[in-house]
Amino acid sequence: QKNAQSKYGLKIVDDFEVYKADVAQNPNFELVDIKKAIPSVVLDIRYATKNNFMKQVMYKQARAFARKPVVEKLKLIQAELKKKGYGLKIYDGYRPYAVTVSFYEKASDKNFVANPAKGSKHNRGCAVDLSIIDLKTGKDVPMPTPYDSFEAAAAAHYTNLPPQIIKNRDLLINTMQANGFKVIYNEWWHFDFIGWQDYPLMDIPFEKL
Ligand SMILES: C[C@@H](N)C(=O)N[C@H](C)C(=O)O
Ligand SMILES: [Zn+2]
Repeated sequence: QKNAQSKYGLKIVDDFEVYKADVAQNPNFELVDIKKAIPSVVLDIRYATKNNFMKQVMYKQARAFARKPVVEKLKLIQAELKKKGYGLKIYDGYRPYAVTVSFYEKASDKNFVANPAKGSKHNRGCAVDLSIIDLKTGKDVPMPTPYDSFEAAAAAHYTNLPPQIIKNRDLLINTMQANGFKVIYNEWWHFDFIGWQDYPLMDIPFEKL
């Protein structure tokens, strides 16, 4: 099989046929289009615009994908949030490995981007960057910082914040963590799917999926 090896020595699936064969063997490997599976989610794919920390377009398509079991969990989360008048806004899901390499090379603060020597859980289709909106107004629920802000206040358990902001952030974190995800230390918006180790790193662009 034609798997590439990154310059960091990692095994990366970058051949669409290899990916298809993996999915045929294990349907959980499928990278599912989140908006197609859960039409009520709102997408704000900043990496398909210049409105991101790289200040350049990183994705040719404004789409978000994740492995099948990840999307099944997101569906449950969306239903749970709906009962409280909220819905998910998704900034990013699966991220091709080459994008992680570019992030790492350009990022001013490497604490906010995955090291390509290990790869990102996004490259495995097992991480999501997201927030919540108020379903009545359609507006963002206020959070400690904007998405991808490299500030101390972006930390998942940062405390020097107004009580309502902490309540909003903790609603997101608690809902995600009760449904199979784990927030990362530096970023209130980034959640790793528990079980990510079972999924390979990938470098297939959205256009091929
Ligand atoms: C770049 C940011 N949105 C992000 O996803 N950071 C984590 C650490 C990652 O790159 O996996
Ligand atoms: Zn992330």
